[in-house]
Amino acid sequence: MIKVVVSGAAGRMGREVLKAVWQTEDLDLVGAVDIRAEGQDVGPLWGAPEVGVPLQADLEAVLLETRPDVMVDFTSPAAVAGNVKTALRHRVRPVVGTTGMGADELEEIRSLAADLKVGCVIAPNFALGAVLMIRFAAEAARYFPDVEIIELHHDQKLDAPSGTAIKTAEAVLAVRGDYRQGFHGEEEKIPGVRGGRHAGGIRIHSVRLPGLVAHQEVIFGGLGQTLTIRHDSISRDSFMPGVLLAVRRVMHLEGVVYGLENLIFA
Ligand SMILES: NC(=O)C1=CN([C@@H]2O[C@H](COP(=O)(O)OP(=O)(O)OC[C@H]3O[C@@H](n4cnc5c(N)ncnc54)[C@H](OP(=O)(O)O)[C@@H]3O)[C@@H](O)[C@H]2O)C=CC1
Ligand SMILES: O=C(O)C1=N[C@H](C(=O)O)C[C@H](O)C1
Repeated sequence: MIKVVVSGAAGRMGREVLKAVWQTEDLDLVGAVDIRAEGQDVGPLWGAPEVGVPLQADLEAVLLETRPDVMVDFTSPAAVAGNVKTALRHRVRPVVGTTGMGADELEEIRSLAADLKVGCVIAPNFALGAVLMIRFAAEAARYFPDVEIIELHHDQKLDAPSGTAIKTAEAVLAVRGDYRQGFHGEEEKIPGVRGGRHAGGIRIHSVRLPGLVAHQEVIFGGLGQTLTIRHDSISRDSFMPGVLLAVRRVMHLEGVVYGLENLIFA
């Protein structure tokens, strides 16, 4: 059995992860951490009766008490790096879905995990369809270097652009290199109307609305044609097979794997 602690357990993703871990035979839900609603049993969070696992606020105390193999983190951009470093120092393997981490924080975590020889998976998107969307976008960029990204999410999302959009831009840039896109004499009559520019010049547009879950269009333009690659997560259980895959695979890793594609396609 793989012993799992869920961090951010009371959140939208945390509740799905609790349920998925609880329902999976080879995984043992041993702890749940969240700064919300300390003390309550986690079962009612996903509509189950009491399961005997309380929500606790102090991650380090939970790690010391439960000695898990893996910590799954879906918290916030402000909390994630600290949580991951705490887990690594306790030799607990992080599986991280939280987005919005800075590049310097990611580098620090890479070197800490490598030094300690502890496995860690960080994936901006755990949905198989999203991983394929990014792969197909990289393939399309070989023939259509002109591209813009529109990502659409629920209106409670803290970070913009999404981690998925950044990962998509990075994948396209790795293919098209320093290609310069578009007409550079344009004027924005409303500031920001042309979206944000990722390094390398790819424009990303972030839409936030109630009713949305997680969606993205990658639109390529060429001579007399466009190509659109779109992915929709219409519910959060879309992320669970990827999370469970990462929990099992991280047990056999040393250091950081960044991106689910490295577990699926490698
Ligand atoms: N990689 C992927 O496939 C996916 C990634 N995500 C990412 O996951 C993250 C969480 O998303 P979502 O579940 O919607 O967000 P929520 O705000 O619903 O959940 C986050 C939870 O973490 C809690 N929290 C905040 N800080 C801490 C901390 N230091 N320790 C423990 N708990 C903490 C929050 O409490 P409070 O509200 O009181 O702050 C909240 O209950 C986001 O970064 C999102 O982008 C989401 C979906 C898929
Ligand atoms: O906040 C979300 O909901 C999501 N966040 C991730 C991101 O920023 O890419 C993954 C998915 O898009 C859902």
